[in-house]
This record gives sequence, C-alpha cells and structure tokens, in this order.
Amino acid sequence: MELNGSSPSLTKIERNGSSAPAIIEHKAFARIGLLGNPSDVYYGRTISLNIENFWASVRLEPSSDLLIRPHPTHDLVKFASLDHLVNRLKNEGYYGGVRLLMATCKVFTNYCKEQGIHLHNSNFSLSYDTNIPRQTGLSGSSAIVCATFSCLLDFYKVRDKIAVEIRPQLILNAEKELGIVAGLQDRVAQVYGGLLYMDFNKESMEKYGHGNYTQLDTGLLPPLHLIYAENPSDSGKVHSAVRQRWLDGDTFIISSMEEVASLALQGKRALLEKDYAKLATLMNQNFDLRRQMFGDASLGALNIEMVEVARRAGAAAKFTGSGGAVVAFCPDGQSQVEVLNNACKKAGFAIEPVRVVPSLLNEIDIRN
Ligand SMILES: Nc1ncnc2c1ncn2[C@@H]1O[C@H](COP(=O)(O)OP(=O)(O)O)[C@@H](O)[C@H]1O
Ligand SMILES: O=C(O)[C@H]1O[C@H](OP(=O)(O)O)[C@H](O)[C@@H](O)[C@@H]1O
Ligand SMILES: [Mg+2]
Repeated sequence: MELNGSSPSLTKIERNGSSAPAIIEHKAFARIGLLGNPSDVYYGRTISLNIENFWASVRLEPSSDLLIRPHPTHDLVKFASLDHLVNRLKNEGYYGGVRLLMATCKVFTNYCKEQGIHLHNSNFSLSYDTNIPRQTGLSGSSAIVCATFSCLLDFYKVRDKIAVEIRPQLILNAEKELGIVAGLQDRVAQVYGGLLYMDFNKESMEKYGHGNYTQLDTGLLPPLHLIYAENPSDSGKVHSAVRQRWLDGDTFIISSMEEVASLALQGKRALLEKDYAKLATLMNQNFDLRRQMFGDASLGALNIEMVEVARRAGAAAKFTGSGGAVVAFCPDGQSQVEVLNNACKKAGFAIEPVRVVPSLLNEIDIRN
C-alpha cells in the first residue's frame, strides 16, 4: 500500500463492481502532546494535537478467510544473515504491527459481544502501512490501532453504536491487552482530530469510562516545529518504572504528575489569551518535570540532546510523547526559526513545521 498525498482524507471505500463488497481504508495521524503529557496516564490533563505530517493507514478487504497480513518491512521475518536479524532486533525490538491489528480485532469483538452489538459473519483481510517514524513518541502504535478500529466500525456498520468518547478507551485497551503501558491522549487526538484539551479526572474516568474532551480552535496555535531522530524507544518500557512508583504511592511522582497536569490547565488559558510567552514557559516546565521523574538514563541521551539543541536556539521544547521526537516553539518568530533549523541540521536532527489536522468527526460521530 502506498502512502502519499498531503490531504487528511480519512476514508476511502472502493467498489469493484455493483455487487462486490467494499474495500475500506482508513488513515490515522500522528499526534503531539503539547502540554500535560504524560499525566494522561495518571488521571491528569493534556493539550494534544493531531498532525498531518505523518500517518498510518489500514486497508480492510472482504475475504473468505480472516487474514492479518504482516507488513513487508515492519514485520520482517526474512533476513540476509544472523547479523542482520540480531541488528534488527537490537534497533527495533521483536514486534511490528501485526500484534496491534490482532489485539484491536479482539478488543472490538469482545466489546461488541458485551454490549449486544450484532456483528455479521463475513471475513476480511487487514493490511497496514505507516510513515510515522517508528517508536518516536508520535503515537505510531495507536495510529495503527485507531485506523484498524475505524475499518472495523465501517465493515460491521456499527459507527452509530459505539459512541465517539468511548472509542479512545477501546483503542487503548488493545495496547493494554499487549501489556504496553500507555495513556488516552494519543487515542483521543486520533479519534477527534484537531486540537484538544483533555481532562482525565478520576471521577469522570470512573463514572463514565472516559474523560472530558474539548476541541479548541486550531487557529489559537502559534507556529510549532517538530524535531525527531532515528532513535526508536519503547514507550511501554519507558513508562513502566514510573507507573510502578505511582502505584506504590511515591509522593514525588504523585505530586510531580499533578504539577504536569496543571500545566495543561494553565496552557489552555494561555492559548485562549494568546499568551505565547506563557506557553513557552509551560512547555519548558513540562520537559523539566518529566526529566526529574523519569531520569536521564530512561529518557535517552539523544532525546535530551534534541531538547537542548532547541533550547540553545532560544526555543521552548518538550517531548511530543515518551521520547524520540520534540515539539519546539520559537517565541521570537521567524529569525529564531532559522537559527533552530540550522542548529538541528548541524546536530543531524530532522526538523519540519507542524501541520495540524482539522477535526475528524463526521455527522454520525457527532450525533452520538
Ligand atoms: N512503525 C511501526 N510499525 C509497526 N509496528 C509498530 C510501529 N510503531 C510501533 N509499533 C508497534 O507498537 C508497539 C508500541 O510502540 P510505541 O513504543 O508505543 O511507539 P510509538 O511511540 O510510535 O507509539 C511496538 O512495540 C510495536 O509492536
Ligand atoms: O509519555 C508520553 O508523553 C506519552 O507516551 C505514550 O505515547 P507514545 O507516542 O507511545 O510515546 C503514551 O501512550 C501516552 O499516553 C503518553 O502521554
Ligand atoms: Mg505508542
């Protein structure tokens, strides 16, 4: 499957003949955690945006057997040599996207059964592709899950039966099923699109099974830049130690997470007031708190260097997710952007302007 084009067109349905069943294709885009992450994993708050720069795409074709197709490069099983195999495992780990597609099918089916939602008996094959830099904290994993989930919603025609605010949790459950520690912000941004303020307070999470999600005008955002490097890190692994400390009642982690969550609340006000100097301060505080909680060894030297290169250019900078990519904001405008571009090029980091995806909700989604 080829991924090209720049429009955030979401769905493609092909019909091969009047009676032939439809092929369904969905995209899900990368996301940037602008403020408050990773407090979404801990009943906190975030401001996140869905970006057009990168996406994953999933294709569902009706078929006689139920088939999950391995991706030719992301699920590599054929190697030139033992060294090639070992290097591949060292750099990218054991897993590709197949397990995400399977887990999504399982969670979707179980949820529909529990809710008494009828699923017809036809089979399908699923294949995926992605251009989201792998494991760089841009939500590459949940983009694959989210696009798969959208294909299933349309194949079984149950979009009207699974409310939009429930979907991010089901998408998260697919990764939980695999033992990956993750939070809701990625999935909310990918289901809703645009720019969102999310409040995952415990009361709402326990009472309704979801947080309060508010779409904000994307025009409130100043120009942002995305910096990233080929440096895959496993977000589940990065998160697990801090998660355990939080579960064990570690007061430093608990109070720091509350502070991180409060940055999103302050950030919402700053955006609404277009107070971009404040936004820059909050972004920097967000990264400093993450660094204190997770420690340099867990964040990785290259990831920290990306933030520091941006800061030396005078930009505000923080991780977009758990590591691998950085979102930067130049409060002094275009001349500073040029300094930042040059500094990144010199350091060997890719840098590009952020392009925000507009809201992705359709009429059926909004009606529910
Ligand atoms: N580009 C990719 N291609 C295939 N599978 C991927 C890709 N990115 C992530 N995955 C799968 O998702 C799992 C979790 O990835 P994660 O560390 O959360 O990455 P990200 O930061 O991109 O979300 C990986 O262990 C792998 O199974
Ligand atoms: O640590 C974070 O900011 C995020 O980490 C995960 O996202 P990823 O793109 O996989 O790094 C996690 O899923 C998010 O909920 C966290 O906020
Ligand atoms: Mg992930």
